[in-house]
Amino acid sequence: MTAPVKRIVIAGGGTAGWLSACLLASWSAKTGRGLAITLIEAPDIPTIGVGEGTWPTMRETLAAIGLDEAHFLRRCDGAFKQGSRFDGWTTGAPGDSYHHPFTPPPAWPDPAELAAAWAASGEADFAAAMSPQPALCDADLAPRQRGMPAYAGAVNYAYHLDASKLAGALRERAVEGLGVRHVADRIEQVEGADGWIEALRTAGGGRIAGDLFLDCTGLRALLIEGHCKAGWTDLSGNLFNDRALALQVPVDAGSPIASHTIGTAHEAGWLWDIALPSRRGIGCVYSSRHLDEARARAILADYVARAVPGADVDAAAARLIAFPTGHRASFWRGNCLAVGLSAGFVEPLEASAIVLIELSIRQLTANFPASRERMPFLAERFDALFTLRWQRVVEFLKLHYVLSRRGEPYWQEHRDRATWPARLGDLIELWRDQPPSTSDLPMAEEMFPAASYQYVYYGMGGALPTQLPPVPDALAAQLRQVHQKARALAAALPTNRTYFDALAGASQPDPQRQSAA
Ligand SMILES: Cc1cc2nc3c(=O)[nH]c(=O)nc-3n(C[C@H](O)[C@H](O)[C@H](O)COP(=O)(O)OP(=O)(O)OC[C@H]3O[C@@H](n4cnc5c(N)ncnc54)[C@H](O)[C@@H]3O)c2cc1C
Repeated sequence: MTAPVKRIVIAGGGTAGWLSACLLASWSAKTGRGLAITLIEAPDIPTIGVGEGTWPTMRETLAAIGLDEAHFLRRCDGAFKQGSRFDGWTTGAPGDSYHHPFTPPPAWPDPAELAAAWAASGEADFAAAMSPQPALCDADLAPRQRGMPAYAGAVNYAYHLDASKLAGALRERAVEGLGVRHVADRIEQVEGADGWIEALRTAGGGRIAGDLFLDCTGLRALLIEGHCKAGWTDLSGNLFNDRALALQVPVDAGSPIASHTIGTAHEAGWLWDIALPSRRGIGCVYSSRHLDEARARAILADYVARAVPGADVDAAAARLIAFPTGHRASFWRGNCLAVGLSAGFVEPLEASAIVLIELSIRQLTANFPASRERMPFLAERFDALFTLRWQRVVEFLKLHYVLSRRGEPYWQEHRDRATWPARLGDLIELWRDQPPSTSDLPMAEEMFPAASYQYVYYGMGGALPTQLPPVPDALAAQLRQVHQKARALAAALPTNRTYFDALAGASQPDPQRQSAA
């Protein structure tokens, strides 16, 4: 019988490394797998230090690894995210804005009737007609009351957080609560042949052998590329942005906390604005082919001056991050799986990176190799699934650009069909006859649901089908209830500021760092 896979070695201790460690260790404890997990992290190589918006999946993830939600929010300077608001993407004119909320439209089998009901509703904004969440976001309200059970919401939600604090919180949980061994040392050499890995050698003289290796070394991709030569699929022809300037702006006590990410388009990219209780994380994403760094800094400074009046921030101090656009041609080679930035990266427009870490570990645990012999088959399956997922991410992000009517050269180039993923052009033509639907997204493992496509497509003025069916009375009634529900929720939910001020003052020291789970 071949040796079972027991020794997991994780290279890298950013969000990808520590999240993977926590998820694998809790899964091992739950299933009695008896995995021995070691994480090696170079103390002198910093993490990327950004990545502040998650998906709602993070609630399930944090619950699974046994982190108490209130502790997590305090420890990570966290806040709630209920979706995104996109400003200036369609025309750039004043008032050009739409929401992509996490709460989907009313469940209704025929999307054409849904589109017809919106057209008949008289509501200009598709998202506001379909979900109470844009109204809650506009009023800076929390998605839950403090008395509700942890991780439960009145509406669907995710988190905004401080990325470096998240890695710290996960490290504490992994090491103190889940038995993960932490080695603070730099990996200098990879031992193995033919793309397989036997052990990692560190600067401090350590040799850490393993059965399965996770490459979480970020953009360096030390194992998957440096040793396994997995190759690269370049996507910069679809998505042009390759730089980000990131800074943090302290906010006054008592100031409102937005619970959506604000993405504001500019002449050659966009700005993110993420509100935490103590600060805003603001960044300018741009294409270096279309904009030079000095102009990007000026755009960022101008935004900060408008968004946080009186902020004493020098935009020149913003940190410049260069990033590639694409993913590994193969995510799993031999006994090495790439997770996080080592697997790939595209601009953070819909915050799709951390969720891909969660999904990678879910796929790994659902198909865990019993032995090395099983790995080639499972690797092939993993590669096929994640290649599809990356394709879908690119298609969905590109949708945000191709519908724009902005006139700058960057936006015009995005409208050139030669830069579109092949399937997207066909879909946009199809959506003149029928709305975006699950038929366009038939796989069980899709990244974005049809609702997300509807929010973005109609939010940016995408054409309704020329022939719309009659609106069923029951659906019209459901849409009327959306507004009633928004009013009822608005009356019952606290503002984010009230929620987080109360949470900060609630109990010192923290009541219970880990849940009973
Ligand atoms: C501008 C920007 C904005 C982003 N915004 C979002 C967002 O809103 N939402 C989202 O989901 N994602 C976002 N991301 C992506 C997100 O930041 C990453 O997916 C996430 O932080 C995971 O990074 P990582 O752990 O793979 O890499 P890193 O954070 O770079 O960590 C790499 C680790 O590897 C270690 N390491 C490297 N070399 C060695 C070595 N030789 N020996 C030992 N250890 C080594 C380092 O010490 C470090 O611990 C954003 C990314 C960028 C660039």
